[in-house]
Amino acid sequence: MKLQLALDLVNIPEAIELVKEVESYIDIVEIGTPVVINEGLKAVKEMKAAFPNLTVLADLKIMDAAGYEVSQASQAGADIITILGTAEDQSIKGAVEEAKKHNKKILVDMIAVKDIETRAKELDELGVDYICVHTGYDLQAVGKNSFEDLATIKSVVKQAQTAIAGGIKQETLTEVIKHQPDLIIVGGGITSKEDKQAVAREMKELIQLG
Ligand SMILES: O=C([C@H](O)CO)[C@H](O)[C@H](O)COP(=O)(O)O
Repeated sequence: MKLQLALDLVNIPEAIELVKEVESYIDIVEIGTPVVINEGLKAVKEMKAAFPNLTVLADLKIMDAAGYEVSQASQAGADIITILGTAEDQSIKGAVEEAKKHNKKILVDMIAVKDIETRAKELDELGVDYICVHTGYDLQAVGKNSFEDLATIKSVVKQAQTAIAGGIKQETLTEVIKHQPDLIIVGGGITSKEDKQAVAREMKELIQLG
């Protein structure tokens, strides 16, 4: 199980400072959608330049023009690029094909997918690298989480790695670990804390205990 730090509510210098604090405890750093909207793919480029050995995920949440957007993010230095599970199969195929050309990976975000089981099976067959269940900020605000959805995708996915995102905190990490996803994505659970390094370290230790 790997730990991904999601950076959503920061600018580029703040993102780089934050990663300096927790670099030893994370496997992947995510340039979150709000950061890409505010700063563009420059944020991915600068993060990769600052931490060449760290895997960088660009959370583009692609919906269309997938091949083109994956190619742009790849050229900016992203190692993993996200596309939405609700995108057309043609877009998913375009993303997978383009990512392969650049030796990059595709993570599918299942946010707002209604039939998680059926779509996860289809996406797995389309050859994506990760399938990620995700409770976005707007549903976190009304008390939802993705633990059941994680169990669902774990039961049907054969080839892709599984991931979970959305409101995961130290207090809920043990529940997440029980389901053994390949990737655990944490944003505010680390970034909103006073001592980010201590929280990241404790989360990493729990994950390693598995
Ligand atoms: O993808 C995300 C969200 O849609 C905003 O872009 C977050 O990165 C993801 O939810 C993880 O962040 P937390 O929910 O704060 O853990």
